[in-house]
Amino acid sequence: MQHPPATYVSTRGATAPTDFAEALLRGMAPDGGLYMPVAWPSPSPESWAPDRTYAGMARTAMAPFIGDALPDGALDRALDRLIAGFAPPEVTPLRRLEDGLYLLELFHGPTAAFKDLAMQLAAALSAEALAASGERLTLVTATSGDTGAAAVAAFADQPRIRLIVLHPHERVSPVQRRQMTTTSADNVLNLAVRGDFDDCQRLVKGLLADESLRAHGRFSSVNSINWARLAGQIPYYLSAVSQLAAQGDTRPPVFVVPTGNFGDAFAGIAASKMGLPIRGFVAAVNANDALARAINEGVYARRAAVETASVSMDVQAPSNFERLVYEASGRDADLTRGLFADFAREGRVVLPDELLSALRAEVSAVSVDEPTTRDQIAHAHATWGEVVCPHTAVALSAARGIDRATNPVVALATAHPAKFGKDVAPVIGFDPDPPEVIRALGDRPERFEVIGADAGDALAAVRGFGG
Ligand SMILES: N[C@@H](CCOP(=O)(O)O)C(=O)O
Repeated sequence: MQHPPATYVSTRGATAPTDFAEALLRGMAPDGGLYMPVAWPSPSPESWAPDRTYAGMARTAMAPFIGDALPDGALDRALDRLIAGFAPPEVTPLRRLEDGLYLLELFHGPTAAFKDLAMQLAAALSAEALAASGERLTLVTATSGDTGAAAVAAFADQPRIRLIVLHPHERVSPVQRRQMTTTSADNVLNLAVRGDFDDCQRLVKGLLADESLRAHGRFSSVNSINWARLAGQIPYYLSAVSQLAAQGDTRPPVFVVPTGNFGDAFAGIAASKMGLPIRGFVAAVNANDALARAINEGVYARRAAVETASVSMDVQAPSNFERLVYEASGRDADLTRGLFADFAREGRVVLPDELLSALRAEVSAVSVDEPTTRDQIAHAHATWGEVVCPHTAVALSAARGIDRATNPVVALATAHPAKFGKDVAPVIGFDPDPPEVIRALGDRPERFEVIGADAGDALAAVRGFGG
């Protein structure tokens, strides 16, 4: 079925409206903002029906965002590829832990983290868009561990595409690093940046804005700054609501989302804007609490990221906070542009009262410290027999603090614990059993280049890779 066109605008209001293919292949809007759909699609209530397959639900969620921008059948082909990489029939199984408390397992894909769900789709949809236009694409992507691994798995050896991944040097887990650096694909370059994730994301945004690179073809990103990447995370919220209903609970759930760059939580908010019955969202962060301070204290302020066991969430300038501000302000591009320009300049902005109330209506936020995270890993094992990763433990800790009398609570289990054995094993007394996708890494040699957290270093490395 062909859909009507879908149009995208920038959160900063100074970019011409465009379609899905252009938003996908640009990643970030030319005015420095993030693409947003001009309106939220509202699928009919019947299309949320609980007996649907993951592919069916993903089609419902994503087709209106793609509109007529890709060749016929592109989304179906992308979904076939996605489903083939996941073993469980539900793709993202929902497990009941105790009365009113559920875990949504998102780690059954090729790199054992939730990023696979959107990354596999982004890779297939990019291939469709490039085949249609005949262009080549360089992707530059920042990672605190899981995004980079999923991107390498999805884009390795893909024709017309080069992938450059920037990870913070010695600040990702050994498994995450090896998932990126043991690839033998010639179209992948791994850069280990002497800095933190926020440095990597800053360098990526700088590269995307560098017009001199465009002479070498298109540049985009598969971070969740790219709308297509973020949209691929919407379907599992449908899947969770559908599985809850199948387990006899039709009450709108509260989702607790382990949060770094805020893409996953914003995907949930998008599902709710599209009419999925959801009670609310809690963003659970670790000691890197810029988002929680913004929501709870009304001041969005940058601090250097500290190292935690939940490394993928060591983010202090979550990119998708910009989308939240845009949406909560009633899509006020002037306010959004001013606020993020001030933040870039000063590293600190006080959120206006009206905006703050609107932000709080969308999401609440909780920061969980390291001892509590360890206690939660122990509790999950002792009480439910579940071995959970530190990110999932952060979410579970926040989830257990929520009253479940009127609404069920679903915590997102974002990664397999074996990716973080160093932090999980000392708490539970044994190494989590790795799935085959991790076992298969074996002792293959690693390839990566160490660079400074400097725009000149990043540009030189990209040029050296042929860009
Ligand atoms: N947690 C991420 C950080 C990047 O987030 P994304 O939403 O932009 O992909 C990681 O594991 O790299």
